[in-house]
Amino acid sequence: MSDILEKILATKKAEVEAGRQARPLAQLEREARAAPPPRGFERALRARIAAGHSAVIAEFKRASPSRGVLGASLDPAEVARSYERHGASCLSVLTDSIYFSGSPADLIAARAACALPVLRKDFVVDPWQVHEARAMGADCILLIVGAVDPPALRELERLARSLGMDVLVECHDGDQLEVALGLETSLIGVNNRDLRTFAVRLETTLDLLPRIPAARLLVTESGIASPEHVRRLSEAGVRAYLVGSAFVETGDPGPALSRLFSGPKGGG
Ligand SMILES: O=C(O)c1ccccc1NCC(=O)[C@H](O)[C@H](O)COP(=O)(O)O
Repeated sequence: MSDILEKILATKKAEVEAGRQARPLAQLEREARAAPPPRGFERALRARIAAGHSAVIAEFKRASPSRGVLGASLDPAEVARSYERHGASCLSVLTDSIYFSGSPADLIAARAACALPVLRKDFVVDPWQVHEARAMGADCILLIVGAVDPPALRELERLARSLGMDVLVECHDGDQLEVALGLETSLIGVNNRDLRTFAVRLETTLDLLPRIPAARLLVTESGIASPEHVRRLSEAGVRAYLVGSAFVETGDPGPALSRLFSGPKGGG
């Protein structure tokens, strides 16, 4: 079995060591203080849901380990504006370069082009990356339970919140969900994709949904590609969605968002 997650995490640790040399923490802290204030990621999701709609976190994703090239020449600013026009509540931007062909520059350009809060989608394993996320203007970071042990997750979460960012904690099974619920954040991501095998099952969300307390907000992630998928998840009570490939692979991501979420609880 190919274990891409292990490979990605090893790459991240090396990148952090190199990053620390190039941009010491004191410099990053200064940059983070000068960054535009956080926009309220969770607040935007909850406002859309309170208005009776699904909340969509629309992802800017040029490529991925499971799908290869999806939209290498997409312009992050244009896509961000289009997502905003077509009803996205928030953006997610991949900032990993080696495996996803993304970059911090993509996040900076996307955020500057719209008023939506932005998730830094990356593999955060070290406090240095949390400061880096805020320095590039991120409003929320992703923490993956399968990537970091629980004490380190708590430390990374505390740091992110102290910098004013929200945290989306991602799990993939019942044991990981217990760890996720041990954090303070309300935003519980359930990734339908097994990051070790790439298998995608929407049942991952449907199985874990009843175990998530009402005060928390489940965000279903990955593999949502048809109105039928949205209908199944919505009927089960899912209100927040993170979608990337199904939008960017069309070459015109904003209208693809409208088409996917055009049902009664659609995001638009
Ligand atoms: O997308 C991948 O192939 C992938 C492989 C290994 C680790 C993470 C990966 N994706 C990150 C994500 O969680 C997705 O980009 C996100 O949930 C959107 O998924 P999709 O709508 O299926 O593009």
